Amino acid sequence: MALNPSDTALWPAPQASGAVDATVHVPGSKSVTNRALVLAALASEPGWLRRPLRSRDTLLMAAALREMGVGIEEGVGPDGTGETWRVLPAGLRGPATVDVGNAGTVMRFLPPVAALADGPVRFDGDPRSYERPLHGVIDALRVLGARIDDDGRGALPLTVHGSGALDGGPVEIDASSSSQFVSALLLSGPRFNQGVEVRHVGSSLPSMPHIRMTVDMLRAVGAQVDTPESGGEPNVWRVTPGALLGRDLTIEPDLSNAQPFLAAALVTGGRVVIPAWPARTTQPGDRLREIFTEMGGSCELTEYGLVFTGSGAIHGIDVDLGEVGELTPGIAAVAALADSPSTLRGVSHLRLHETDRLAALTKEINELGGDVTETADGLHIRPRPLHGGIFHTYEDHRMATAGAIIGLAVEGVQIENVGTTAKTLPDFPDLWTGMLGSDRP
Ligand SMILES: O=C(O)C1=C[C@@H](OP(=O)(O)O)[C@@H](O)[C@H](O)C1
Ligand SMILES: C=C(OP(=O)(O)O)C(=O)O
Repeated sequence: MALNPSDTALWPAPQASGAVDATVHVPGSKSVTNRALVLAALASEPGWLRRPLRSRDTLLMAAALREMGVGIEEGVGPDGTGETWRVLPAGLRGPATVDVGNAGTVMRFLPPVAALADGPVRFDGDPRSYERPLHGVIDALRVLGARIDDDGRGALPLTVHGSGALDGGPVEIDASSSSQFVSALLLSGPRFNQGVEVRHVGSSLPSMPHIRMTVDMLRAVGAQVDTPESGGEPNVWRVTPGALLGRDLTIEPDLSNAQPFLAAALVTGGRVVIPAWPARTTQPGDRLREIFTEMGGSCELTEYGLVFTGSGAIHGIDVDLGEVGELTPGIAAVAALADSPSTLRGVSHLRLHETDRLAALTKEINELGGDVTETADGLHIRPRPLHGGIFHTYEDHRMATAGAIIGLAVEGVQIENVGTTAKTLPDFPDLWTGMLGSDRP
C-alpha cells in the first residue's frame, strides 16, 4: 500500500498570499464508500459504485472483501463518467487474512461479515488498531453465536471462526466509545438467520449521523430497519433478515474532507466552491454549513454545489461536537485563529480515534504558541498570535489537514508526514496547492 505510516518528512504548509477563490472537487466519502462496499458484498446480485473514494481505508476494505471471495472490478463506468467499481458477491470464504490498517470502518464493519464466512478470518492492523475499542463488536458477535479468538483484551488482533451462518437475534452493547459498533452489527444484520436487534445501553452515543447513514443505506438496498426515529424504542435498532439488492450507487463527495477547503475560505476571507455538495445527506460534514457560518462565513447551496465565503473575520464558537466528532481537528484549527475563545464539547471519545486527538491538538497548537487546554470532554481554545514550527501528525489524517489550515495564516508551519492524509484523501497536498494557485492577486 502506498503509505509509509512512519514517514517523518516535513511538508512546508503553504501560507495564503491572499483570499482564496477556488473550486475544489472533493473525492468520495470514506464512510459511504466503505458501507457501500460491505452492502454490495452481502447482496444477492452484482452492484456498482460510481466515483468511490480510492484511499488507504477504502482500498483496505476492498482488499479484505476480495480476500473473503468477493469480486471487485475497478474500472471506468459504461458511460465513461469516471471511476466505477463492480462488486460481484460470492459465498464468503475463509481462511482469509484482513489488514485493517487503522481504519475504524474496516476493523468494526468486517468481523460480522467474517462470521458469515465458511472458515477462519484473521484480523490484524497498524499498532494503533490494537488500542482502538472493538469490545462492542466482539462481545456482541459472541452473544449472537460467533466463535472469536482474541488475546482477552477485546481488541485486535483476532480471528473470527466463520461457520457460514450466524444465528443473530437480540444483543445489548455499550457503544459510547464508537458508533461504529452499532453500524457494524446493523450492516450485516440482514444476513443473520434471525436478523439483529441492537440495544445501546451506554451513557452516551456519539456520531448519530453515521448511524443514520447506515440505516439509510441499508434501506436503499431493500433491508427493513426499525429505528428509534421511526417510532421504535429509544436506543434500539432492529434489522429483519432478508436478501439485499445490488444497486448502482453514486458516492457523494466526502464533506468532512471538504472541511479544510471551506476553512481556507474562512481563514483567508475568500471563497471556495465544492461541486456536487448533496442537497440531502446523512454525512456529518453537512453541519459545517452551520458551524462555519457561526464562525464568520456564509454559504449558499446551489444546484451546482456549495459556495462558501469568508468575511475576513473568524469568531470563536461554543459547540457540542458529539454528533460530528470527526470535524473537531479542523474546527480547533480555525478556532486557534479566531478573534474570541472557543469551547468544543462532547468529544471525549476522540481520545481513542486515529490518535488521542484532544491531546495531540492541545500539544501541537500550543507548540506554535497557542493556548489550548483539554477538558474532560473537549477543548478550550484561547486564540493567541502563533508562530512557525513543526506540526506533528501522529499518523492522523485530520491532524495533517488541521496543521495545513493553521499554516495558511502562520508563516513557517511544517507538517510532519503529510502523506498520512492518504488514509482518506491521498490527493490532499495537490488539491491544497491547486486551491492556493487560484489565489486572487
Ligand atoms: O461510521 C463511520 O463511518 C464513522 C463513524 C465515526 O466513528 P466514531 O463513532 O467512532 O467516532 C466517525 O468518527 C468516523 O470517522 C467514521
Ligand atoms: C475517526 C475517523 O476514522 P475511522 O473511520 O478510522 O474511525 C476519522 O476519519 O476521523
